[in-house]
Amino acid sequence: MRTAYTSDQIRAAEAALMARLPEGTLMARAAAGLASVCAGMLTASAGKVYGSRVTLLIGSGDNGGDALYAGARLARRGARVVAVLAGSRAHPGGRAALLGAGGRVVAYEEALARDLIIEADLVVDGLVGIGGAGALREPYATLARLCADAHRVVAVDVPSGVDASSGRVDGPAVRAHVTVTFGAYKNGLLIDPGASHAGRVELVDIGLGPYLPDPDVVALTGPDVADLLPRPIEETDKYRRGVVGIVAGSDRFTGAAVLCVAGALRAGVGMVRFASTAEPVRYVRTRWPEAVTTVLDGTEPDPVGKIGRVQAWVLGPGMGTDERAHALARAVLATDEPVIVDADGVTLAARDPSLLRRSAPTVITPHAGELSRLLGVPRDRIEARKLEHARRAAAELGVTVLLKGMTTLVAEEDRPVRVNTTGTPWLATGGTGDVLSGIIGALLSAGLPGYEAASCGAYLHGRAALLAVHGGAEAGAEGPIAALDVAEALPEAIRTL
Ligand SMILES: NC(=O)C1=CN([C@@H]2O[C@H](COP(=O)(O)OP(=O)(O)OC[C@H]3O[C@@H](n4cnc5c(N)ncnc54)[C@H](O)[C@@H]3O)[C@@H](O)[C@H]2O)[C@@H](O)CC1
Ligand SMILES: [K+]
Repeated sequence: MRTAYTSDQIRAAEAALMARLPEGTLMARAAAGLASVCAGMLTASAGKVYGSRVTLLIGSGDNGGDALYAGARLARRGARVVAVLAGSRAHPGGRAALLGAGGRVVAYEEALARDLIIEADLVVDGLVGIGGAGALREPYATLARLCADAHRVVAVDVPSGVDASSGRVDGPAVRAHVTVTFGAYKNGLLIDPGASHAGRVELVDIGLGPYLPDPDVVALTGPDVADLLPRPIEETDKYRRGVVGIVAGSDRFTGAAVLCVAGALRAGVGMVRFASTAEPVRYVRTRWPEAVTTVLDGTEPDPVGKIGRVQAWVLGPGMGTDERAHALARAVLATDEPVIVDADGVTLAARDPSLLRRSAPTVITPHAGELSRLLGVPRDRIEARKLEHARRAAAELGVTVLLKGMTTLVAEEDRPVRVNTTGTPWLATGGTGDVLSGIIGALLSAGLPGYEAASCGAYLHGRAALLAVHGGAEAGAEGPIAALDVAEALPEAIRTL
């Protein structure tokens, strides 16, 4: 499991560790780790450190200090190092170390900075780290923009302009090829848009481990998901593996039903009971003979009873938002089984908040627009502060929230937010959400709690998509995918966890 923290948590841990060490020890450790990654990159791109050109962008805080000390190490190995000072002040010890090692220091001037950035084999972003607050001020903002023309950029601790605690980016921010982060991951390195500015993240151990509190954000890895996933044992029968009831589709939206069932079946459910109006039932029966189907015409006094016993429900994809759908949603949410509420189900819940007041576990899977309707908060506010709003929705609604987006977040009260690290932009295609809700329904029916089902479901969904994009391989050339390809790649995604 990859754990991440807010700036305040990191600062508190650093203070506790620093109190036990001679002054400057942590910065020396940080700079040594940074210099070693930089040297590796220079060797890879320029062939050697000696004679290579390194430009340091230096802010007035300790982030700049790290970069200056690392620059001094590179200068001692023969690199031609120039530091551009963005502020009137620069870390005095770091500055002296760089000058002592034969590096140069220049004051910011735009044309000069541009040349130094473009000509460098490596640009080191030491503008701001966890001390950054709000949008970058000038000339930091201009320097961050100029980095777009650099050959290679290494960000120190956090790409400047990215909020370390949330991943927010207000205005220009450095886009790094590699981020060298110290002591522990910061939330902003895992959550977009920050995550996509960070490039590859290299963690340098500075001894912070024992002083870190419970993480604020975590990311599951393949082995974590492998451990959490229920696997059938010899005595398992289909009922014990989990029966999921899928209430999805309508005469207008038959595809959502087929895709949702696909997700559940390929994620390894024991059995699917599918219920809908006549058309989607016909499509599901044709495509998935494995599913047991029930036609609901909307006149049943007890639709849930007619469907039969299940261990969990998927409610919503393509079901519509009319009176009939509302009554059906009410009936499913009145049961004592876990329910994952998706798509039209979320829209119904936004209109009638009483639907989500239930004691059994509930997972909702909104995107920012749907969450905006649920919380009554503008969509752009949610998109700018996803972490905060996913948490708030979980607390206010008393449910597990899977907030979809460039990075998918799973929030539940009193738990660290789980951020999903799998996936590909190719997933932004119609119907993939229906597959995801089927997967989560399958995992819920197998007995996983909502928090685990949602986060493992998102992981598998993203991993399956990646495999599909690469034609079944882990990496390589990419090609487009359709939602059903994602479902079909699930068994391989699980096999190769
Ligand atoms: N505290 C520690 O024990 C360690 C800290 N280290 C480094 O120290 C960094 C934190 O250092 P600081 O607390 O000095 O903070 P930073 O260096 O991250 O940033 C603070 C400086 O940036 C300026 N600043 C803040 N927001 C700005 C904005 N939006 N636009 C322009 N300027 C802005 C501030 O005025 C201040 O001068 C870490 O990210 C890490 O790189 C490492 O050396 C490891 C050990
Ligand atoms: K930085």
